[in-house]
Amino acid sequence: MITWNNLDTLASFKELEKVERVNLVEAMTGESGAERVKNYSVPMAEGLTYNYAAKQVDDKILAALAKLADEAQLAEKFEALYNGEVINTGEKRLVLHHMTRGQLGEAVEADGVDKRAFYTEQQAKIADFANKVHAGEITNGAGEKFTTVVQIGIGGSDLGPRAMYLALENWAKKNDTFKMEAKFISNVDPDDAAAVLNSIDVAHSIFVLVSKSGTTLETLTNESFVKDALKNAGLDASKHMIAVTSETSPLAKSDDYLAAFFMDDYIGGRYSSTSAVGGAVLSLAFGPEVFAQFLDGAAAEDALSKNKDVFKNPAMLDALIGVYERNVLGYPSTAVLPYSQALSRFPAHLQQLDMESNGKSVNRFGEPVNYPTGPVIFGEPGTNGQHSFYQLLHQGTDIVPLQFVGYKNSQMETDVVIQDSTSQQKLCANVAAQIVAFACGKSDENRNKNFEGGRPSSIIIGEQVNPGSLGALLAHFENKVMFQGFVWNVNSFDQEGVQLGKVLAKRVLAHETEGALKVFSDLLNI
Ligand SMILES: O=P(O)(O)OC[C@H]1O[C@](O)(CO)[C@@H](O)[C@@H]1O
Repeated sequence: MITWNNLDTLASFKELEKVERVNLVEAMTGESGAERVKNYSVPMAEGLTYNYAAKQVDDKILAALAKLADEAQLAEKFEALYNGEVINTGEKRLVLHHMTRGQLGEAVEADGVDKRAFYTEQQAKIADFANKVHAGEITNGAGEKFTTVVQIGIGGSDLGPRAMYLALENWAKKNDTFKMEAKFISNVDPDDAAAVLNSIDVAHSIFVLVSKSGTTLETLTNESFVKDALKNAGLDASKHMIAVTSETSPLAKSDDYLAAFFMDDYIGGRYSSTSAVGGAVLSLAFGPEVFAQFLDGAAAEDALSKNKDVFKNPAMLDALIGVYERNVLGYPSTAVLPYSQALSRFPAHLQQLDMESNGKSVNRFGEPVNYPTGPVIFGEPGTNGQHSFYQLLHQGTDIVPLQFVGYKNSQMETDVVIQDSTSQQKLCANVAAQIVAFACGKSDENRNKNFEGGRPSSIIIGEQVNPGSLGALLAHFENKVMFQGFVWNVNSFDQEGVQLGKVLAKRVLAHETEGALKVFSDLLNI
């Protein structure tokens, strides 16, 4: 039987707190460091590897973390989730995003339908639609082919799909699977929509309106903005727009769209990249086969996440080490640092995934928790970050645990040899150097030049960013966040914290303000 308990009530957590801390400088220096790099490593799916040699853990701490995983019933809770229990207690919903890419457990029926069949049916419809667009069977009003796809959406209806598109754009060009350029409009700032519209040929563009709820102010405003532009160009908006939404949303039954594809309330926005939300834009941009490879990569990583043995379950291990850093070592933030330009928006996606999921101060029963939960997440691709905020990471007063991601090969395979090394080798040399510099430091009599070291990091290493490895990487982080939510006993699948600001903004626009809100409204000329 599953029991949901707060972290600080677990005996294994109390034991974990008592285990002697690791001196990372000593552990990572010399032969012991070399051994750790060889041994503290777990295979992931699609040729990825999770290496935690430079984390502040040793065999004793890892054994204590394994006990914590058992006592917190992490594997059992994941099993309950994918078998259709109401894990999202706040909204009384199932949590089924894994089902968009495979069948991990039993068939799940909800709202009178087989959910796996529903998701695959939507995928098939999207694939058919995308193929017809590419073949010129679905065209604009003048019978001409669409050349550009523009996604209109925000939060989970933007960040994941945008990050995935950017991750695969150059790979698809190199591998001859690039079908259409994609653009994204998210911000209600009129300059966002205006700039995108100025950069495209509207007459040959197909717009994907993405909103699960169908009520998001920014998205509906941007839809009107785009419809206006289409009208001004003498075009019929309904011949240029498709919708991705839930069947219960106000958008679902509208005639304003060329086609509509569905996800449902059991897929949170930030977990929706593998649903119709990511499926529509990615299938149009790269073709349905590429999207299917991406799903297969995610499914393979999900399968690993079922493993009860934490040392064979990279997402669970990553989650537990993160909990140790947050709740025992007291580190308040985590940086995600992909050494890959393709992953330029991946940290932004992880920000929403992690912080909207686990930025909670009550448990899943609505009672306050007495321990820190989700960390602040930020990041930038390396080496750009090195020339920006790494100063603080190396010598600042806070210790920030780091999650590096690096690949042996570039996507475009166009490179140059300067001073005996390629750019790709320089990129990889930097990530290796950073891990050791952060962990081991370097003493110097000049305090200003002294590096304390002891700054923990992990790295996920892969061959190349491609559809399969990207799917695996995405699923790894989704499952990591889920496991951490289980450990903290929070509901990772609602987001009540975003509501208050929305309500107040509506009041400002209706001129129903007083006090500070009124003065700020006046200052901003609303
Ligand atoms: O897809 P929708 O319903 O427009 O929601 C967009 C985003 O808004 C949020 O609800 C937060 O405001 C996110 O969780 C979600 O990803």
